[in-house]
Parts: sequence; structure tokens; C-alpha cells
Amino acid sequence: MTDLERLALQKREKPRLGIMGGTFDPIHYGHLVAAEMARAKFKLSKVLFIPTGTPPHKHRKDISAGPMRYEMVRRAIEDNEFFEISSLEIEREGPSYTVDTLRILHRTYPEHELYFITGSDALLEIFSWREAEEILRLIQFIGAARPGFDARDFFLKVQEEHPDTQEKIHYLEVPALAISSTDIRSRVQCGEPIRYLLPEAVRLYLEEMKLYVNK
Ligand SMILES: Nc1ncnc2c1ncn2[C@@H]1O[C@H](COP(=O)(O)OP(=O)(O)OP(=O)(O)O)[C@@H](O)[C@H]1O
Ligand SMILES: O=C(O)c1ccc[n+]([C@@H]2O[C@H](COP(=O)([O-])O)[C@@H](O)[C@H]2O)c1
Repeated sequence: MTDLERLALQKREKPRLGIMGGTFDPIHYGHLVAAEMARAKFKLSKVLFIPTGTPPHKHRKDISAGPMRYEMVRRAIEDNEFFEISSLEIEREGPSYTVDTLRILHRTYPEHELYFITGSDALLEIFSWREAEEILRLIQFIGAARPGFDARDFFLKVQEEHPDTQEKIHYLEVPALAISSTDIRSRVQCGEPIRYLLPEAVRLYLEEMKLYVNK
């Protein structure tokens, strides 16, 4: 048990677990900044990074193999004592529906409150996720600012159309980083620099494995 968890239990509050789900092909500083700011602001005792096995809403045919995306996440987070990784979705067959993952985490962490961290682009889509209502029963969402995706209209829509879920969806201002995995992949293809967009250990790994070259 971590110090934060012990403190929460002493105060009879539920400790909070952050969940950062993503394709992470590759993981970059946009993901890491969102997770770290959410951890601090929402007093999360830890953040569990869960690379998807088969992302439900992404239809690219050339998504890198799960174990490689897992390894990149593992390398990216190893210096943060509050970050952990889970292979739950990588090991599961079929599309990685969040609701299935949350049911498992709910059983694994019965004493925790669960917070799912997304960027504002993913937040705009959550009502289209499988069993969205059940998801919102199980967890709260933290939507981190992402350049190009304004979440204000989304919150107005939630207020009007899903007022019962309002308190379970939070907006988080973060130093917004215009970094995406798509841009990193296309930079690699074009031979453009990617240094400082992602942790160096991840850059060296994708170079060694020749990821994103000639795709
Ligand atoms: N720069 C960023 N700032 C804030 N959140 C981000 C950022 N990049 C990704 N996220 C969030 O991290 C989660 C996982 O994102 P994902 O792995 O799909 O990365 P991506 O950069 O959006 O990938 P791609 O470009 O391949 O679509 C999503 O909730 C997404 O909104
Ligand atoms: O469960 C769903 O229907 C669902 C639909 C789209 C995305 N998600 C989850 O949202 C997270 C971010 O997804 P992505 O595609 O932006 O990497 C990741 O954990 C996905 O499994 C989940």
C-alpha cells in the first residue's frame, strides 16, 4: 500500500486509481504530461497505463504488435514511481472494450475510486463507447486539454443531454502539447526528427526495432 492510499484510508476516503488507456503507437510526452498532471490534480495514488490489444475505434491495419507497444510504454514510465503498466488488454482476445477492462479493475481494486484519463479528443467520443452508461457508473473521466480539440461544446452537450453524468466528467487544463503518435510515425517515415517529442528510451527502441519505417 502506498503512503497516499494509507492516508486516504485513515481519512476514510477511497484511494483513487488513475487509468490511462491508449494505443500508444508510440507513447509520447502528450500522454505522459496528461497522466502526470491528472495524478497530481486528482490525488491519484497511481496511474495504470493500459496499452490496448485491438483498439475498438481505430481501423489502421498497420498498428504495431501489442508486445512492442507494451515495451515502449514500459520504458517510458519506468522512472515514475507512481506509474504502472498492465498487460490486461494486450493479452485479451478481440476488441479492447473499456467496459470489459473496467469490470475487471473494479473487482481487482474494490477499495479504489477509478478515474479514466483521456485527451479531449477521446473525451468527445465517450458516449459512443460500448456500454457508455455502465462505464460512467463504474468510473469518473478526466479529460486533459489537447490542442485542436475544444471540449467546451462537449460539456454544454453533457449538461443538456446527460445531466446525471455531469459530476463524473472532469476537465483538466494541462500544458497542452501538440504531439500525436500519427505525427511521430509520419516523421519517422519521412526521416524527420522526433527527438524531444517522446522519451529517449522509446525513440531508441523504435529505431532499434525499425518501427514506422516504410509503412
Ligand atoms: N498530446 C496529447 N495531449 C493530451 N492527451 C493526449 C495527447 N495525445 C494523446 N492523448 C490521449 O491519450 C490517449 C491515448 O491516445 P493514443 O494512443 O491514441 O495517441 P494519439 O497520439 O492520439 O495516437 P494517433 O495519432 O495514432 O491517433 C487518448 O485518450 C488521447 O486523447
Ligand atoms: O470501449 C470502447 O468502446 C472504446 C472506444 C474507443 C476508445 N476506447 C478506449 O479509449 C482509450 C484511448 O483510445 P485511443 O483509440 O485514442 O488510443 C483506449 O483505452 C481505448 O480502449 C474505448
